Amino acid sequence: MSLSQESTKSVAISPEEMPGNQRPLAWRVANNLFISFSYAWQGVSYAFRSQRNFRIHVVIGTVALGLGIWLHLSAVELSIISLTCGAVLAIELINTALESVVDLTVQQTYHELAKIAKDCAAAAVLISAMVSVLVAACLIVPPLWATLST
Ligand SMILES: Nc1ncnc2c1ncn2[C@@H]1O[C@H](COP(=O)(O)OP(=O)(O)OP(=O)(O)O)[C@@H](O)[C@H]1O
Repeated sequence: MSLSQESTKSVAISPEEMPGNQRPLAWRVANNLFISFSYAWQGVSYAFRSQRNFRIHVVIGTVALGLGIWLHLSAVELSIISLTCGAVLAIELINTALESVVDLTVQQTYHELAKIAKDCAAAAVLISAMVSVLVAACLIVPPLWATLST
C-alpha cells in the first residue's frame, strides 16, 4: 500500500517565490526548527495512518518497552530495546519514503529497477524486525519466563 491514498498532486512554484531558498530544486525549505519538526511529525502521522506494518511495529515496540520496565531490566538493556525499536520504526519510515519516490518516478508502470528498490527496502525492514525478535528473545523472554513461573 505504498501509493498515498491522500492527495498525490504536485504543485509547481518558481524559485522567485521562495525567498532565501538555498536549494533551488526544492519546492519548500523549512526555515526554522519548529517547522522541520512539524514536517517530520507529518511523516510519522502519514506512516501510522497508511502503513499497517508501521502500526504493528509501534504496538510491539510499546509492549516490549513496557515489559522491559515492568521486569526492571537494567538501563543498558532498556537502551538496547529502545534502540532496536527505534531502528525498526526508522527503517519502516525510510521504506515508506522510498516506495513513494519509486511510485512518483515510475507511476503505474512495471520496472525491474523499481522492483529491486522496493524489494530491498522491504528486506531491510524484514531484517530489522528479525533482529528485534532476537533482542526480545535474549533480553525479555528469560526474565518474563522467570517472573511468570514463580
Ligand atoms: N513499479 C513496480 N515495478 C515492479 N515491481 C513493483 C512495482 N511496484 C511494486 N512492485 C513489486 O510489488 C511489491 C509490493 O509493492 P508495494 O508498493 O505494494 O509495496 P508494499 O506491499 O506496500 O510494501 P510494504 O508492505 O513494505 O509497504 C514490491 O516489493 C515489488 O516487488
